[in-house]
Amino acid sequence: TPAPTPTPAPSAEEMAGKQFLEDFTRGMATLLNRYKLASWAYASNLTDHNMQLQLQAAVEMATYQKQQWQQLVQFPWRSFQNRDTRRQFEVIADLGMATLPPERFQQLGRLIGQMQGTYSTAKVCDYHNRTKCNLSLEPELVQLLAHSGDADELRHAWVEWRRASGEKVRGLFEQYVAISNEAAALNNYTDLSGLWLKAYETPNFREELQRLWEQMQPLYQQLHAYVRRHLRMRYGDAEVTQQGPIPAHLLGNMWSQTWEGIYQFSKPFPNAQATDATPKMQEQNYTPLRMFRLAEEFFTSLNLSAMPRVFWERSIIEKPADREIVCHASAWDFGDGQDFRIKQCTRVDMKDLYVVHHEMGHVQYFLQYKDQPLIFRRGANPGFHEAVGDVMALSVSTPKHLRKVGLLGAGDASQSSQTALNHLYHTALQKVAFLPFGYLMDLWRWDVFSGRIAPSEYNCRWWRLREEYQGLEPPVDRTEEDFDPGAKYHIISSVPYIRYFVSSVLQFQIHRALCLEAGEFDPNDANKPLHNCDIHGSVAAGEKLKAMLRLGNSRPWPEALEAVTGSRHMDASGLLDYFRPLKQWLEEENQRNGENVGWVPSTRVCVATREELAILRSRNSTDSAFTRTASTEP
Ligand SMILES: C[C@H](N[C@H](C(=O)O)[C@@H]1CCCN1C(=O)[C@@H](N)CC(=O)O)C(=O)N1CCC[C@H]1C(=O)O
Ligand SMILES: [Zn+2]
Repeated sequence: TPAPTPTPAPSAEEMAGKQFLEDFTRGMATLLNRYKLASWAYASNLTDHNMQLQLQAAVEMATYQKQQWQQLVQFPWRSFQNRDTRRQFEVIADLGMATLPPERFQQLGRLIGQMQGTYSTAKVCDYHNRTKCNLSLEPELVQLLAHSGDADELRHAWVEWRRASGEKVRGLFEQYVAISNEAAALNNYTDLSGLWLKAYETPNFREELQRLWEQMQPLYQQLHAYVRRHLRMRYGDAEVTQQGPIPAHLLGNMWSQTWEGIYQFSKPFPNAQATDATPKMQEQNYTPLRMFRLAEEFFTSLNLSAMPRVFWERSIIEKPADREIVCHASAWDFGDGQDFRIKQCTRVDMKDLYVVHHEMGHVQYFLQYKDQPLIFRRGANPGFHEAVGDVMALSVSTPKHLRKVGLLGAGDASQSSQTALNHLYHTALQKVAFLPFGYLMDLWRWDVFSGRIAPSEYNCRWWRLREEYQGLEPPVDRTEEDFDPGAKYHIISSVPYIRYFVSSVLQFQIHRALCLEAGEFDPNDANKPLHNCDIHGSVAAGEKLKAMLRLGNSRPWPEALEAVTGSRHMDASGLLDYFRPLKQWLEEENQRNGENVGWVPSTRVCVATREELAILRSRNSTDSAFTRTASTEP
């Protein structure tokens, strides 16, 4: 047999390139750790002083990256033999915001810091007691949206939150877009959307996403029709029309992005068991710490890593009483391979038990790839990072598992099929309701970055997308003096969002593969449906997942997906298989009730100014023909 052709010895340039990567990584590790610590200090104590220190650390790191970049571009890295060396160069080739001149970079950092500060400290007055004006988003407004049940109070909270957050940052956001696009151009992208999509390394990625959405849209529309009927029954025809979009303030969530808040009064079988762990959690005096320990135990039962001691010492898992912090939950990797934390203003309910698993999924990924070169310590693509915790939560949320951990009663075996449908519906309110929101967030932003959506139409184009994809309408008319996208954390923090849509698809593919591995799901055994699968304790499933997590983004994501599922493609079949029994039930139920699936155009209007709106309303209030039929065109 012929001797294997030896790979040619790496050239002197490639050796120098490898050395450059080691030097760059060593320098970055120190500056990254310092930047993360300063960012944590600001996010966990929102003072101008701390924002200044964070900015300083960010500029130091960016200056170093920019200076190293001059050397980087000298290397002919595309022709290097070693695949890891070549890929590391490829990953850092576009430096992102660090290519900006330092003062522009600093300006960008300050804009984002200010928008985060406004968002995180915004306060709203109580609907019933207008002198009480200290309601924060978390926990007050989040709890109100989920539990109020009073349409007027909900409308008040919805409108006032947007006045106190989004409206205040419209100008800052416009400046943020301009500077971010400058940075994209310095990386040879036409606008920021190109830089953001590079992380997916997928040609025609946007077409792929549209195809996935179209596969899942029928399921969403069935859920939408069913929910609209139950909201109409609860709030009346004046609030919820028969065939129109659903008013956004009634869905139990400030952004209408997940609808688990309306589960109790809309579940398919009211007399069967509700699959909500909240009552038992509160009955048993659960604490945030116990929620975190419960999540950690799920990971260790799969032979994945426990949280390190420093995690328990330095995480913030309850809202402090003595200072303003960024309450929006987040997971942190401090870049030194040892320091990992979560910051979460945890509430004791099932919704936050899901968030605990979501955040701990990020930390598990950090732990599994911590021995990769620094440049590879990322998700296979950002969607993978968002999927890890959610895959665990799919098992935790099953009635079977909740009973196992004492968070659900035994239930009546004769009602098991109704309970199963109640559980499927509960999961759909979180996972299916989310799909159009997870998709449209960056549909709007990509068009803003490209200029297809001009600042003068930011808000009315947002509401066109909200109507087209989610079948929602605002509870009151809107104008371009409002800036509703700015009322959502990721928009003002410059965090891309399509990762959550990608995760919604991937997590069901991964869940299905792990359930097969754990012997918890068998497509040919009606007694082992996918929605009843709980992989808890399956070391075999854990090993499969670990093999993927340890890769970080050292290999193209189709290879990471293949390691777990055997497939190299994202596809909606995992999600559609999971919800098949529910879709069938919803179709029959909507048919039985004569519900129209889909929606007619909204009668809410979106115009340029509040003055124009007042004129429109006054003119039309005399013209009785004007019910709510004005077009939504600006
Ligand atoms: C509650 C959750 N917070 C994010 C997350 O955990 O993704 C935070 C804020 C933005 C990024 N982030 C991180 O923690 C990153 N450091 C993770 C990483 O390392 O990539 C969140 O925003 N979610 C959960 C589901 C939908 C979405 C929402 O609530 O709209
Ligand atoms: Zn996440």
